[in-house]
Amino acid sequence: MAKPVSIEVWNPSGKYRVVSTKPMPGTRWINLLVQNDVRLEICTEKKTILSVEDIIALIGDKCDGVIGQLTEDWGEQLFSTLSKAGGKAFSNMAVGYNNVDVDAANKYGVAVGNTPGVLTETTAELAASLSLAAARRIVEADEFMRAGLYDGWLPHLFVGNLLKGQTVGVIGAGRIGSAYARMMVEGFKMNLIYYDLYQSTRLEKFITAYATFLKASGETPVTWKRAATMDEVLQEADIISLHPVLDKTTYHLVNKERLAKMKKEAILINCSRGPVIDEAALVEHLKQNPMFRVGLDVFEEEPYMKPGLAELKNAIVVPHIASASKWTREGMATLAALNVLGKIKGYPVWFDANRVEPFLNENAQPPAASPSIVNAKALGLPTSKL
Ligand SMILES: NC(=O)c1ccc[n+]([C@@H]2O[C@H](COP(=O)([O-])OP(=O)(O)OC[C@H]3O[C@@H](n4cnc5c(N)ncnc54)[C@H](O)[C@@H]3O)[C@@H](O)[C@H]2O)c1
Ligand SMILES: O=C(O)[C@H](O)CO
Repeated sequence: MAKPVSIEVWNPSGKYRVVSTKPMPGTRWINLLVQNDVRLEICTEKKTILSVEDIIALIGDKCDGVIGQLTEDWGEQLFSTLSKAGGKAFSNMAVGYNNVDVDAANKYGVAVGNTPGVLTETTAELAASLSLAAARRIVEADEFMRAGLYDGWLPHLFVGNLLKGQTVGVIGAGRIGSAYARMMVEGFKMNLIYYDLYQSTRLEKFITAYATFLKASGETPVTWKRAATMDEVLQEADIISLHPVLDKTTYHLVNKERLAKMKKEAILINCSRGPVIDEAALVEHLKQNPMFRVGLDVFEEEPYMKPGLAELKNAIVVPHIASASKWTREGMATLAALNVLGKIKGYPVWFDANRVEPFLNENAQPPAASPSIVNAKALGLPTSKL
């Protein structure tokens, strides 16, 4: 990073030094840190993705904690640097933390935070938006209209798919996958087939209750099925949305062979992580199957797209904006700041990282705890309900 580094400083005389590698939305996160004796330094460099060297320069000689971004490579080098500077805490401003080497963090005794829950509905809504946009060919139709090509209503113009009564498939029915499934089942009366390593009992109960309601109203009840294999989902579903974590087991989960198992007119949505799909294989599949459509929020090598993808009419692409609602992004900033603050202050870790609402209430002081530390067990950190 070119020196001098561009930094915005809050509360210069604060006892603890915390660095945020990016400006983040809202002011609550800043106020909470400042009120707790933190000198906060926010990197305001224009460069979008900071390198490891950039972040080493930001950490400097004394740093108690860092709030970082999913675009950064948090591994051995950064955790050893942070530890040497006296740092004990790092938080990603994201729920996914595949950019973080948690084993390296454990080695240096650094707590790693993430921001679950606050982005569940916002991310599921973007997946639902992409599903609808792909099913009804909204982007193509918008381009057609702006190009001045519309010269009157026609029976065949931009005919798409009706969702009602079709089957939605979810791979990874955790927080976001389940929220998306509920939206598609309740909103559009789709049937669900899902695959996850664990049973999603709450989701199943919700759909069963909704089916009972529909039946009692004289409507066709919706159905659900937990698939024994992922291939079952690929073969049966009309729309498939990917919501697993990215790890070794989910890298290229959707590859050439699996794409071939999907229906020719299926829709594939990815709001998880780019490498869950073999993107080069996807481009080939889209070329060979013009009725197959995708909605992508994430890419294998962000910020780039694989050659050919941008030219394909049957692909909708948006720049990793699934969690981009004001409330969610401000909440993510708050959770990330409180993860770092909690560790610096020696607070325990919150008892249930899925229930972070108490930290998000603007009108109340947050609990004296770190909302979500992923390596709490490995570091032997105390947990408390408070
Ligand atoms: N595009 C975005 O902006 C955006 C926003 C939020 C989250 N995400 C991504 O979404 C992911 C999921 O977030 P979440 O809050 O729902 O997490 P979660 O932990 O609640 O859900 C992940 C689910 O994936 C399942 N899973 C893990 N390995 C699997 C496998 N091999 N096959 C099938 N399922 C598997 C888990 O059992 C779990 O139920 C995050 O890790 C992140 O990478 C992306
Ligand atoms: O993992 C996450 O949280 C997203 O990718 C950004 O919101």
